Amino acid sequence: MEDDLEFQRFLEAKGLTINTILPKRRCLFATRDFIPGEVIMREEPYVCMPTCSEPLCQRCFKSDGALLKCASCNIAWYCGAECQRLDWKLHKLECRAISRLEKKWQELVTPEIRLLVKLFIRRKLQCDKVIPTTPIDNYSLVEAMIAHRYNMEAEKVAAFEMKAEIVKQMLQQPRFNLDEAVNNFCKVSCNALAILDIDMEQLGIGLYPVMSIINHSCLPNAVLVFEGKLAVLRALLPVEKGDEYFVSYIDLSRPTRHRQNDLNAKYHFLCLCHRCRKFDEIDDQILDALKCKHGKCDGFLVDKDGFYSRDQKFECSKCGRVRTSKTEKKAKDKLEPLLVKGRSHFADRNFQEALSTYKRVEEATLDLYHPSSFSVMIVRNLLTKLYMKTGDIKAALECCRLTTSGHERLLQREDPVLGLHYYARGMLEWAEGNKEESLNYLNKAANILRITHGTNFPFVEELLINLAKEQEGGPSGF
Ligand SMILES: C[S@@+](CC[C@H](N)C(=O)[O-])C[C@H]1O[C@@H](n2cnc3c(N)ncnc32)[C@H](O)[C@@H]1O
Repeated sequence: MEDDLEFQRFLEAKGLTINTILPKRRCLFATRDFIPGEVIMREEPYVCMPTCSEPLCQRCFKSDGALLKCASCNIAWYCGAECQRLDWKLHKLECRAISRLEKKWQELVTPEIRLLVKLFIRRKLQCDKVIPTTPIDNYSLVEAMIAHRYNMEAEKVAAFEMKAEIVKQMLQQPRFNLDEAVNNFCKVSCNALAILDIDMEQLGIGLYPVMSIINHSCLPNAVLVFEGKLAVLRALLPVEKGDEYFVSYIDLSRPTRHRQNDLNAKYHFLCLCHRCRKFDEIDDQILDALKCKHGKCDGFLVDKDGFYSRDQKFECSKCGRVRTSKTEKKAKDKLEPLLVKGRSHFADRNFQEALSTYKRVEEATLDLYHPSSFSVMIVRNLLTKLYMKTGDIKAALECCRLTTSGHERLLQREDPVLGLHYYARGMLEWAEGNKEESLNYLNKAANILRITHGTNFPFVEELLINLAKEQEGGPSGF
C-alpha cells in the first residue's frame, strides 16, 4: 500500500498518472503538457537479457572492446571486471542455476528462459534484502502486468509450461510456483520490450514496469529509444495535460490488416486507433498487392472474394483478368525457404551469403508482388543494409533510393524509422558525392531524430554539428 502511494508520487513528479479504462485496462496519462522531443521519463529494466547472436555485456549491453565470458557458466559475457562485479550478486545464483542443467540441456536455454530465471532470482534477492527495493524497482510491478494467458493459443501456453519446468529445474527453489512461472512467460510475451540498437536491430529483451503500462497506437504520440538498456520515452507530438500516451508495439510500415493481425496475435486486442479506423480496403490491398502477370500489364491484383476467403480469386485492377491463388501459392512456396535461409545467414552475421540469398529473394518477391507493395520495400530495406555491411555503397544507395517514397507513404512524419531512413540515404548520397541531395536528406533526418533520439544522442549530436559546419561553409566531418 505504502509502495503504491510512493509509486504514484514518483509518477506525479514526472507529470504522469495511471488510469484504468476498459478494454485497455491500465493507461498512462500526462498530468502536464509536454513538447515534441521532451523526455517524459527514463527507466532501467527490472530484468533484461541479450538475445542477439553477437556477444554483448549482459549488464550494460555494450558490445565494443574485448568481452570476457564468465569462466564458470561459459554463457554470460561482460565488458569488463566492473560490470561483472556489479552483476555478481545476481549472476552468482544464475550461474549456479545454469550449472544444474546437463551440458546438452544448457544449449536449449533460450534468452526468455534465462530472463525468467533472473526474474525469480531478483525477486528472491529483494525479498532477502540482499539488493534494495524501491517504489519503481520491485516485483509487485511485474505482478501487475497483464498476462493474457486465457487468450493465448493452447500450444503457446503448453510451450510455456515446458519452459517453466526448465526454470524449476534450474532454480530448485523449495516453494517454486509452476503456475506463476507460466503466467510470467505469458507476461514476458505481451509486455517485454525489444531493446534496439541505433539501427533498430534487436539486442535483447527487458521487462520495464512503467514503460509496459503504455498502450499501443498506430499513430503514437510518444516514442521509446534505448541508450544501452536504458529505455527513454520522448514525446513525439505535442502532448496536453490529460492526454493518454501511446507508443507503437509493431512495424508501422505494414498495411492495416497486417498490423491488426500482428497486434491480435501477440497482444490480443483489436486496435481502434484513428489510422486503423480510417482504413481503406483497396488502399490496403494495394500495399500488399500481387502483380498482374498478363503481358505488359502493370496492374495489381485485387482480392475478389474478400481477404479471408479460402479459394481466393484475384482480379487485375487494370486488365480485369481473373486468377486463382494457386499460381501465387507456388511462387510463395518458392520464396519461403529462401527467406528462412536469408534470415539464418543474417543472424549468423554471414553477410556475404545473406546478400546473395536476399538478391534472390528480391527477384522472387518482384516476380510475385507489385513493385509498390510493402513486401518489396521490406526486402529492399534489408538489401540496403547488407550492401552497406559488405561495403558496396553504390548498390546500397541505388537500393535505398527505391524505398524512400515507400517510407514517406507508409510512415508518420515523425517516425524514427523514417528519420533513420533519411539519415542512411543522406550518408549514402554523401559517400557517392551527391552533396546537395545528401544535405537535403540529412536535414530531414535531423528534424526527426532531434525529436525521437534527442540532440545529445551521439550520432544525432554529430549530425547536427556537421550540418551546422556545412551551413557555415566550413568543411564538415561527414
Ligand atoms: C504492454 S501492455 C500495456 C498495459 C496494459 N494496458 C495493462 O493494463 O497492463 C499491453 C496490453 O495492453 C492492452 N492494449 C494495449 N494497447 C491497446 C489498445 N490500443 N487497445 C486495447 N488494448 C490495448 C492489450 O491488452 C495488450 O496486450
